[in-house]
Amino acid sequence: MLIIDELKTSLIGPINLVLEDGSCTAISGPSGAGKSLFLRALADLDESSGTITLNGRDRERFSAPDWRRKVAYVPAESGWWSERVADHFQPTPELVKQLAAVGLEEASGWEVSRLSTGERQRLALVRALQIDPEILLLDEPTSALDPPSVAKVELLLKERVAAGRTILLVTHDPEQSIRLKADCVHMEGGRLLKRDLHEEAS
Ligand SMILES: Nc1ncnc2c1ncn2[C@@H]1O[C@H](COP(=O)(O)OP(=O)(O)OP(=O)(O)O)[C@@H](O)[C@H]1O
Repeated sequence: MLIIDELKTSLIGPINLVLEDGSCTAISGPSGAGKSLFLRALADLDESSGTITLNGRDRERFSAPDWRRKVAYVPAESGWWSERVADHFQPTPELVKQLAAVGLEEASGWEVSRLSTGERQRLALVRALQIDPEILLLDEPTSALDPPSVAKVELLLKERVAAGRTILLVTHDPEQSIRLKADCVHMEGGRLLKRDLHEEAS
C-alpha cells in the first residue's frame, strides 16, 4: 500500500492519496493541472516534501534507484539511449510474451529510429513491466494508440492489477477509467479531488 501524506512541490499540492495493493487509480484533469508533476514527484524525479510510505516504510529509507524500481514512472514521451530496441530490454523468457501482448513480437530486432509514436509508447510500457514495480505510474499510456492496441494495453494493465500490483495512470478518457474499473481522482490547480464517474453517470 502506498500512502501519500501532504505531498508538495513548489508547483503542486498538498496532495493526500492512498493506493491499495491491487488497485487502479485514474487521474483526469485539464492540461497544466499538474498531473505529470504529481507522478514525477511520486517517483522521486522532482524534489518534494511530505511523507510517502510504501508498505509501511518511509520513502526516505529507500535509496533513490531502489525507490524508482518500486515506484516506476513511464512518461508520456519515453527516452531511448541506444540505437537498437533490444538494448533497452532484459532478454528474459517473459520478454517475447510481453512484446506479443502489445502486438510487437518482432520489435526486438528493430532500430529505435524506425519506431512510431505508438510503438514507442507500448515498448516503454514493456520496459517498465520488466522492472515489475509495485506501483506503476503511467502518464497517458494509450494516448498515441489505435483502439485494438488500446485494448491490448488495457488487458495487460487489468492482468497486473488482478495479480495484486498497483497502477496510477493519467487519462483523459473517462471510458478508459470505467473499462479499467479505476478509482477516479481529478486534478486541478495542483490539487486532487475525488471523482465518482459512476455517480456522475447516474
Ligand atoms: N520546471 C517548471 N517550472 C515552472 N513551471 C513548470 C515546470 N514544469 C512544469 N511547469 C508547469 O506546471 C504546470 C503543470 O505541468 P504538468 O506537466 O504537470 O501538467 P499536466 O497536468 O500533466 O498537463 P498535460 O495534460 O498537458 O500533460 C504547467 O502549467 C507547466 O507549465
